[in-house]
Amino acid sequence: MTPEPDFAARPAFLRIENLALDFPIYHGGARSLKKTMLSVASGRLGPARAGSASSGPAANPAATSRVVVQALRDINLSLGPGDRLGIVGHNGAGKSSLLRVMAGIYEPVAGRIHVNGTLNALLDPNLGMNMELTGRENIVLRGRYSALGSVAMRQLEQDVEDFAALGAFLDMPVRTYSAGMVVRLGFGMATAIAPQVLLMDEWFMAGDSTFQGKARARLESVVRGAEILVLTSHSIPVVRQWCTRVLWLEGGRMRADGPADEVLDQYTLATGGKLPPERLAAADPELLAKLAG
Ligand SMILES: Nc1ncnc2c1ncn2[C@@H]1O[C@H](COP(=O)(O)OP(=O)(O)OP(=O)(O)O)[C@@H](O)[C@H]1O
Repeated sequence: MTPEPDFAARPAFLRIENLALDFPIYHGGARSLKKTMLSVASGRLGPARAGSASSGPAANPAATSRVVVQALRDINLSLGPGDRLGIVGHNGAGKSSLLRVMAGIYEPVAGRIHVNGTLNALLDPNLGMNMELTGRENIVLRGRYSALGSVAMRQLEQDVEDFAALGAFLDMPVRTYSAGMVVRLGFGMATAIAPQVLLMDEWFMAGDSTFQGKARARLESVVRGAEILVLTSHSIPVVRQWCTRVLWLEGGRMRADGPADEVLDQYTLATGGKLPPERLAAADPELLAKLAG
């Protein structure tokens, strides 16, 4: 991996104030049926306000209707060095949207987001990969994007080459790779540069089992090196293992934000799950009684 920069002089932070995010949807749009149905069910799908700031791109003249999904509302967060935040919630709660707002991929319609420090978003190993270029050219492109000098660039190239183990394919266009090879290259590149603020989607951990073993050590090293981690996941054990603090989203709003064990216990019980024995012993009796009643 490339040498880690000296972060001490510039501690990282991530602050979000009163953030809101909308998705305008045009008739015949390409979003998935699953997400549309979830939005309708959660009451977050409504008619667009004419001329509103959230109206997005110019209306399609062929469209007969337009609605806005209120994906996130009233999000307030302040993260500093040492914070390891897990974001949990049901399908459509807003987890991925919040992660993408933090990464600067989605623009909020209200509120502010301040990030101090270098940021890397591990959302999709193929993100930003040019399929027409060779693996090696993609690595160089990534290094240039991160403004690496020539020594660091060579280290990056060697590091990804060793990790991805693509052999002669490294100098072939990525479009000729198998799906697994693309993931190896994408993962190798995305985890080669250690950021101060690391945003990670659980999908990023997916992969075949041989790859997962090798990738895990590498991922753990990047996570350990980050000052701030934000992880979205459906897996409570994964969040318990990696996170010290948890934000529970419901219908695009913050339902709870606090120490990981406490919020995960509340989330598990409220969603009909069972606590592991060690947590059952530690759980708040009042909360248990309330939920049992
Ligand atoms: N590209 C999009 N266009 C329109 N609406 C969207 C889009 N992406 C997400 N949404 C809507 O925003 C809301 C939040 O979705 P998001 O994907 O952030 O939820 P999530 O908690 O990550 O869900 P999941 O666990 O199913 O991945 C949902 O109502 C969803 O329908």
